[in-house]
Amino acid sequence: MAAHSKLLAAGVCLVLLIVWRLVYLCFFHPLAKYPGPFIAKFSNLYGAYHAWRGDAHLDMWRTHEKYGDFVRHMPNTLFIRNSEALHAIFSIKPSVLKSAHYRVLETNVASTFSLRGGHDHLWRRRLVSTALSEKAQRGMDGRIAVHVRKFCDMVFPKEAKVLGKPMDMSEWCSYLTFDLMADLVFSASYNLLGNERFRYMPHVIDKSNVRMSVLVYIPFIAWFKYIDAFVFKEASIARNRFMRFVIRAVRERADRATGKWSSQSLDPCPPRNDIYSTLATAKDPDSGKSFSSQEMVSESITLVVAGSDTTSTAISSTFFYLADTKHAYRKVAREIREAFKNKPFGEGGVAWGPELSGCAYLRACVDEALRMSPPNGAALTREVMPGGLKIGRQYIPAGTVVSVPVYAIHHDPRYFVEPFSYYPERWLEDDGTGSIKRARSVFNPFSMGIRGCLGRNLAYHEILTTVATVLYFGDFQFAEGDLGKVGRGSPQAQYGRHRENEYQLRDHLSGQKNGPWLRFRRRNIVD
Ligand code: HEM
Repeated sequence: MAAHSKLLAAGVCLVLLIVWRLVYLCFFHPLAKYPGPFIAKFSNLYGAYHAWRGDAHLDMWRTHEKYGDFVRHMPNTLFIRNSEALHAIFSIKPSVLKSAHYRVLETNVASTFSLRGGHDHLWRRRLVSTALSEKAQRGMDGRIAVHVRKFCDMVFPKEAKVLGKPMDMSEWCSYLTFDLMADLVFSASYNLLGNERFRYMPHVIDKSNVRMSVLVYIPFIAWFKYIDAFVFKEASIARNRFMRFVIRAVRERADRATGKWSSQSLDPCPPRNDIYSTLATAKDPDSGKSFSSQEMVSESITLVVAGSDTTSTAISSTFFYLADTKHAYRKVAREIREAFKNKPFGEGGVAWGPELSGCAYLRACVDEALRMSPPNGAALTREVMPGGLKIGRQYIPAGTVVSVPVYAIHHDPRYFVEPFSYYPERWLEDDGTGSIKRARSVFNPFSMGIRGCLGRNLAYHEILTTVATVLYFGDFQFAEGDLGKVGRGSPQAQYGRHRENEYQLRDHLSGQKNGPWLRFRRRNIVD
């Protein structure tokens, strides 16, 4: 056979193979019977495109609105929007593992967050949960209060009753939570609130996450270094910058523990009791395992990233919704000021205690913000293990990737009346039909089960302390004009971003944000 005939034959074979693959995916694949966007039957590029645009959470909501509870969202991925699926997939004894997508999130060594499951994950999770337990939390509350007071000093004008200049909460809340996590994890004081030197850190995390969120769908881009560097130039630079910073921070923390000092340190302050010290000395009682120095790096990175970004989004969004919802603002401010009447607020540095944890309306305001604009609003994907998974009458075969998109289920009218209205009362006043129970059954901003968030308590302490401290010391309102609209939806924006009362996030692994721009006014406190 002549060379060109061989080439032609090879070409025909290739075309036939591709056609067969497309026919298989469309008609014979186990997920072929489920509806979904046409292009998503054939390629992960559909998901990658929305990850890159930062609207994956909205796209998932839109597709569930269009196709119903079961949506094929990628060739081998099924998203399901109901309570039964949520509890079947995200349970304590799951029939699933984290999907292979999570491998992309590994640095050199796996962490509690990135491991797919099994014993390796369990012993790590036990160690990390000791460092973040209620008991450990008590040692952190005073430190949280100190950072929050500093945040207040930055956003409030010095004199009472003077309206301050507009402040971008997406920036200031990120400085606050980064300072907090650096202190709680490494005892480090990078002082983003106080000076500009390290203020690039939240931005490099955001930029790097744009790339990672796309790689989760099409990991092979990372194999082609030149394409990766070309497509994600800024994100790759940001990631390298972030990695250099954190690796150096962890190394310096380890040095400081052994008494080594350097005037060139990122932060030359002495180590205290911190999450690092608990993790470095912890040993799993069952397996006898402890973290190696490499693992300490990857766990520390996870904690700083998982803990700062998400919490700052939750605080910014609570500020947004309160500034936007007058009745909720008045009610929560009254509750906090009453609770701390005659009790000098935060005297001795600690705001946390029975007064604050008793502020039920404040908690409802925070939960409602977490429902409306969940910091992780897209899909936390899981792979079904051998044996399959039963959801209702549907049998999902092993190997299928499944999830329940968080934003989509948080806006499902079967569980939340008027799901696009910010209404904190829904968490406190049952409408006589079991509405609170229904809402609780699908509320999952921290996910749930064996892979649920380990920093949930810490996050609530940070958010509640911040909002309460701010409202105790003064008031806030949106900036005037266009600045006051930053972060809002707009009727001209794409469908899903058209609601003006909704705080808009760009979902790149976790939610990225702009605004709200707020002006603060210190009040005259007469207890
Ligand atoms: C509002 C703030 C927070 C939100 C909304 C949040 C949300 C989540 C979610 C949804 C997951 C599951 C991720 C997945 O399955 O892919 C998760 C896991 C995790 N979170 Fe958080 N998180 C927050 C704050 C924190 C904080 C403050 C820390 C620690 C300091 C933390 C540490 C972790 C860790 C270690 C995991 C992995 C658990 C495991 O896989 O076993 N998070 N978080």
